[in-house]
Amino acid sequence: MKSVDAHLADILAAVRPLAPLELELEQVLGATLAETLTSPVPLPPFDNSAMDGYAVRSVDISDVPVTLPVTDDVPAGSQELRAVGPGHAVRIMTGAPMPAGADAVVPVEWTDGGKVSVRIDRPVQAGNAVRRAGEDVQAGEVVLEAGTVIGPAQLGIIAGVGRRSVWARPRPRVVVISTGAELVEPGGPLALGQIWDSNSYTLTAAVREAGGEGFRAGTVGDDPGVLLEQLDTQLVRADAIITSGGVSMGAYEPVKEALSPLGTVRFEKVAMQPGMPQGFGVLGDDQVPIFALPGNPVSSFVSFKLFVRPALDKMRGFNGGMPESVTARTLASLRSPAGRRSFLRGVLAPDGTVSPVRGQGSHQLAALAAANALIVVAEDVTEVAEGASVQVIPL
Ligand SMILES: Nc1nc2c(c(=O)[nH]1)N[C@H]1C(S)=C(S)[C@@H](COP(=O)(O)OP(=O)(O)OC[C@H]3O[C@@H](n4cnc5c(N)ncnc54)[C@H](O)[C@@H]3O)O[C@H]1N2
Ligand code: MOO
Repeated sequence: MKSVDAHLADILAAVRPLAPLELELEQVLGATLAETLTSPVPLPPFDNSAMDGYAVRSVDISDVPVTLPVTDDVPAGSQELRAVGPGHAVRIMTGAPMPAGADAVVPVEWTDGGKVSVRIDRPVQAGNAVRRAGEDVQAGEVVLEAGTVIGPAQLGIIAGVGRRSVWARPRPRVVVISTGAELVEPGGPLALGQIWDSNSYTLTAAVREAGGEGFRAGTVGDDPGVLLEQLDTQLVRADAIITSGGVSMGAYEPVKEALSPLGTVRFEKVAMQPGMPQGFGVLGDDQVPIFALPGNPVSSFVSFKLFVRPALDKMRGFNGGMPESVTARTLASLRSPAGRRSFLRGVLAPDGTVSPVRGQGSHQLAALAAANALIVVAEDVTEVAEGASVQVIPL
């Protein structure tokens, strides 16, 4: 059987980072920045008030209370500024440019709020409540490095330095197709022998969580021809495709039957539990990677974590590798088949202990949903004693 590491290495060798595109602000959330972003201007671009109040010369209010004539009103966005003369005050709003002459702002709460003249009750130091031009960013300064994942705050600084678009690797578009004649859309009635399709929902959500754009293409039955048609339709919008089911040894294995003759997708047994039957390859002129995952719900989920997620990381411009693991102490003894790496479902506690959940079958979706970690047991280990140290992949 092929090792887990060899299978991952084959996948990573076949997958390329997506080419950067010029993405508009509306499209760039979750993308990976592919340029070094600098600010063309200082931010803030001009000295401005941090508070609603009065711009003054601080020397004029060293003895309080003092009443000063109010000579102007400066809302944010104001472009016509008159200087503040000695012994005068200007009413100013948060974000409005500081008028020449003034060196401090007195918050309105420390005054009588007058419009024609103002009584100021507390003195302030020069610079009080003034935000200086360039104190956030100098003109020409780097605000985001290439390789940064663009979240809401990063999107904010892109817009904040005046850019409409940036060069970025887009989120990989991943189409998810589940196969199986027994599958019924959740919400519909079940006849004998049928189950509700859960894998396509889990896998599409896992794609999104991994920074991709997941598209659920729905289910196809057991007909390889129908699957090929569906793949043909979906390939145009896919950077990768995931199928679930139809890859083991049964009489109706549509994924294996449809893809094996193409010669670009290999079906292999990987030395792991769950997730032994795996298909991987590329499709079409654009060599779109396809992950043919096993149908058992826990198997497809674990396969996603081990193989698809690292591939998506690489497509986004990062080093794709095995998921990070931590060391924990198992509160129960563990069993694992010889020659296969096990990924047992467990609950990792804040005190560094881990307990396997009850129900370790590959079909036991509820047990998976109760877990927050995968306990890894190496290929050459068949039993782990209670209290032993184990490696755990947090979910
Ligand atoms: N004779 C053998 N039988 C099996 C082997 C084997 O080596 N020899 N391998 C077993 C292992 S391990 C796995 S894993 C499964 C993989 O089977 P397939 O990938 O062909 O998947 P299916 O047969 O279509 O389904 C398996 C199981 O999962 C349920 N399923 C499928 N799709 C969904 C879905 N979208 N949502 C929820 N549940 C789904 C399906 O009903 C089956 O119960 O093969 C073993 N057999
Ligand atoms: O290897 Mo299968 O994925 O256990 O049920």
